Amino acid sequence: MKHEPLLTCRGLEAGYGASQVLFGLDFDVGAGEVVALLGRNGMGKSTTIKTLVGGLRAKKGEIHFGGTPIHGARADAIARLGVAIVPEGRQCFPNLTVREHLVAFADTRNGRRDGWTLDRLYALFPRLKERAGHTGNQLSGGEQQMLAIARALSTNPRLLVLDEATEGLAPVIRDEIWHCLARLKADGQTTLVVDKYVEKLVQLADRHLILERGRIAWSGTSVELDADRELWSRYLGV
Ligand SMILES: Nc1ncnc2c1ncn2[C@@H]1O[C@H](COP(=O)(O)OP(=O)(O)OP(=O)(O)O)[C@@H](O)[C@H]1O
Repeated sequence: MKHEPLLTCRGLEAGYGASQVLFGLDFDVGAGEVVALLGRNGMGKSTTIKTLVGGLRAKKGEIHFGGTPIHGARADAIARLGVAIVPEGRQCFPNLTVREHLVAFADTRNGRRDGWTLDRLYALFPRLKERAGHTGNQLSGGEQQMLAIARALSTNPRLLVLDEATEGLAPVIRDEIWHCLARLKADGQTTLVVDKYVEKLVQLADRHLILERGRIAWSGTSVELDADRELWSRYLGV
């Protein structure tokens, strides 16, 4: 299927002060696609995501989302356009209940009438329904991660961005998260995902971008990545 790009990134350069981290990234994410951003530690994955969501200003280059230029836009404006991030480290509010997290940010920004209601979020994450009255600081790491994903979905994002969403979780919880991401994909959710579990990403994602020192060293489909284990050892250390 040919996807219209929802997100386009051209010549993107970014960094911290004098230290440049991204050196001219070109990539697209099509509507309905799941794209994985891969690479060893420190290659610029989180920096790419921070720049996309407005947490870090691009030094050069252009980012368009749904045709709107967002390089230079503020994080809240980018969120309102329909980009939701599940950040590294979950960042739940310790004193808000699960239910409060899910209603406080709810939005219908993509205009879909079949969007994420509280009931649909609870159906996707039954554990959150069981914990509806618990506060953020009473949740396990896995529950906090599910809540972070559910909270992002409650805004009905056009693009869901996940940064290391399975980091530090028990294997059984990780599998629940992968299962949930597969369901979201089947539902047509456009997703950009950073994670280190390449085996899982090959099953989930449509396409992959491999970052090497702030440049895209390789891009291709899951079939291509699965077939070329040389890439795995050269760029991913697996
Ligand atoms: N806030 C910061 N200030 C200065 N340098 C930073 C900052 N955050 C990251 N860096 C540097 O930018 C480079 C890219 O880091 P980035 O976090 O984007 O990598 P990554 O591919 O996401 O790796 P990881 O999996 O370790 O998070 C690294 O050299 C890192 O040390």
